[in-house]
Amino acid sequence: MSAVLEGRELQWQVHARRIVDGASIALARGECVGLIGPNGSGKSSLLRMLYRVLPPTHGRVLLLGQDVADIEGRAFARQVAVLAQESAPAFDTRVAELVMLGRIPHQAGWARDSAQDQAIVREALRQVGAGALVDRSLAELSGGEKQRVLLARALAQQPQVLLLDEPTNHLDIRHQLEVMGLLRRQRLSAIVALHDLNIAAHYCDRLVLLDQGRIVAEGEPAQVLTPARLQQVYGVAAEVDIHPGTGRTRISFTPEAIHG
Ligand SMILES: Nc1ncnc2c1ncn2[C@@H]1O[C@H](COP(=O)(O)OP(=O)(O)OP(=O)(O)O)[C@@H](O)[C@H]1O
Repeated sequence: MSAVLEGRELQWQVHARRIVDGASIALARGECVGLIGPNGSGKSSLLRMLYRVLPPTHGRVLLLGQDVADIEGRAFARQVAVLAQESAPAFDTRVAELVMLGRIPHQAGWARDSAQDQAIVREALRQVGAGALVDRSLAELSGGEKQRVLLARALAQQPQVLLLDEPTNHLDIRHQLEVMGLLRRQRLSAIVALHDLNIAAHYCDRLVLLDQGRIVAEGEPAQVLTPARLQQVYGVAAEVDIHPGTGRTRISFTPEAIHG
C-alpha cells in the first residue's frame, strides 16, 4: 500500500506529558480512516500534526512521500483540506465568499474568481445540502448549517486528502449520514475524528483507536470495536454484532452497567 499521507512515530509532548506518544498512521488513496478515542485521548493533536499546524516533538509527516515541513503553504493547501474543530473565521462573511476561500490555493496571484471557481463553490455547497445558503451571512447560520458550509469550503479546495475533526458535530442525524455518505461515495481519502462509534463503524474502512495518546488498536471496525476493548478504553459495557440490513458492525451500549 502506498500512502497518500503518513504520520511516522509521531509524538507531541507538553512539558513532561506525552499527549501523542509514538503514533504511526497511514492513509491510502480512496480510504476513509476513522480516528476514535475518549475525550482527551489525543485525536485533535494527532490531526493537527498531520495538517502541520503542530510541529511534532518527534516523528515526521509525509505527503505523497515528501516531508510536509518542506512543502510550501499553498502547495500543501492544494493537496490537503482541513475541517478543524474551530474552523469558523472570527469575522462575518457571505457563505459564497467563505467557500470561495477554498479556491485560493488554486488561484494565481491576484486572479479574480473564475466561472469555474464559482461552479465548484456552488457544487460543494450542493453536495453538503447547503445550496440554499449561498447568499446568507455566516453569522446568522445555525451550528449545523455553519458546519456544512465549512465542509463545503474544504471540498471546494478539491484536495487529495481531507482531515476532518468531528465533521458531524452539530449535525442532525440525516445530515450526519449524508456527510459521511458523501465521503464514501466520492471515495475521498480522509482521516476523520469521530465520537459516534456506530457512524465510524458504518462508514470507515479502518479505525484507529487512541487512548491516552497511544494507538491501542487499529484495523477493520469489527477488529477494533470489541466489547472488551470498549470496556477497557471507554469504561462502558457494549454488545457488538453485525447489522442485519447493512452487514456492518453495530454497537449497542448498555448504560445500566455504568449507572448501576
Ligand atoms: N496546547 C496544549 N497545552 C497543554 N495541553 C494540551 C494542549 N492541547 C491539548 N492538550 C491536552 O492534550 C490532551 C489531548 O487533547 P486533544 O484535543 O488532542 O484530545 P481529543 O482526543 O481530540 O479530545 P476530544 O475528544 O475531547 O476533542 C488533552 O488532555 C488536552 O487537555
